[in-house]
Amino acid sequence: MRSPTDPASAPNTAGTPLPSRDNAALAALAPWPDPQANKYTRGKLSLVAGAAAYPGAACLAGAAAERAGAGYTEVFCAGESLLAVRSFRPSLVARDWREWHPARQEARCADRTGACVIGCGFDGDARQRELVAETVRAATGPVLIDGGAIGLMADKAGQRLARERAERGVGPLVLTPHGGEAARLARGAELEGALGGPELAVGLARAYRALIVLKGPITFIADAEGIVETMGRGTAALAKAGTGDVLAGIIGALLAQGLAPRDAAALGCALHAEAGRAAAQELTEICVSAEDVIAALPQAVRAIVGAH
Ligand SMILES: NC(=O)C1=CN([C@@H]2O[C@H](COP(=O)(O)OP(=O)(O)OC[C@H]3O[C@@H](n4cnc5c(N)ncnc54)[C@H](OP(=O)(O)O)[C@@H]3O)[C@@H](O)[C@H]2O)[C@@H](O)CC1
Ligand SMILES: Nc1ncnc2c1ncn2[C@@H]1O[C@H](COP(=O)(O)OP(=O)(O)O)[C@@H](O)[C@H]1O
Repeated sequence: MRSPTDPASAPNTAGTPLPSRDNAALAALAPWPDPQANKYTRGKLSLVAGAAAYPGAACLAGAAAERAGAGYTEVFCAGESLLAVRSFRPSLVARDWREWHPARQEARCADRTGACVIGCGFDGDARQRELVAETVRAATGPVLIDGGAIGLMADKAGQRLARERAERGVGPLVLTPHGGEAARLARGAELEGALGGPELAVGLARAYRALIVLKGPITFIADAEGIVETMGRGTAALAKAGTGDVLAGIIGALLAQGLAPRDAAALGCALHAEAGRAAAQELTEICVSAEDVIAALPQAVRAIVGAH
């Protein structure tokens, strides 16, 4: 795993946000492929997503992950969603989520980088609860929890699962809540007080022992040490259904390519915001949809990371 590029020299225990990283700092993180790369060495993303009611979330996260550089993106989804995922993007390897066995998966790929994103398009049934618990327990690589899986972690049992994982010292956990999901996580952990953005992000990071990406017009990235980074370069064009699934796919792909969690979150949020702005420039803030954000990712890569 790459070492974290930390703009702070000391932990910021008060949770006061640090300035956003500039393009030069972000460009240094870019996962350009090695000339000898193959699809497996470039990072395998296992995306567990897409209940029968929400195949679109799996499609969006999977397509975004491919655009963000993952070498092999496998989508484990409900049987009813398989056709939608395959038809949306044939390069995605779509499997029934009954085939998702995180412990076996990790053992097969011990010498490769990889990551798991779980929850885009979950709607919270008992099977999905089991998938989340099994993944948090057994996956040894980085795990990003998004969408409906966040609600499944938002109670004492979920908090215990997350903390036990942190104590075992296996792969890191990243949670990417929007405001509503963050409120659920706070209630689940019985966090008290009407906390504002950065304080809430740090409170959740400590309660769940995870990196928190608290999304909104300004996004706060916080860890349990109390270090907070901000991302405010987005646009209201991003306030459309599915753009959070796109962000989960991007950050998941960067984790799968070996970036440390805070670096993956900082670069991922910057690329997402920049892609939103590029799409809005072409299509207006009114017309942009989540698919357009994915399509604009190459422009965002050029603007932030430059050519290789
Ligand atoms: N194409 C697809 O397949 C798509 C599938 N998707 C998938 O759908 C699943 C459900 O996800 P979801 O976000 O739509 O609903 P949910 O988690 O129930 O929360 C909504 C409630 O929270 C509140 N709220 C407060 N602050 C908020 C904020 N800043 N941003 C948003 N909400 C905020 C607000 O409550 P209110 O303030 O109205 O009381 C609101 O009613 C999930 O798995 C996701 O991946 C979507 O990604 C869309 C595209
Ligand atoms: N007004 C805004 N300005 C900038 N970014 C925004 C704004 N509204 C939403 N976003 C961004 O769009 C994304 C929305 O995520 P989320 O609410 O999880 O969407 P969904 O669940 O529909 O996929 C987040 O990355 C958030 O930061």
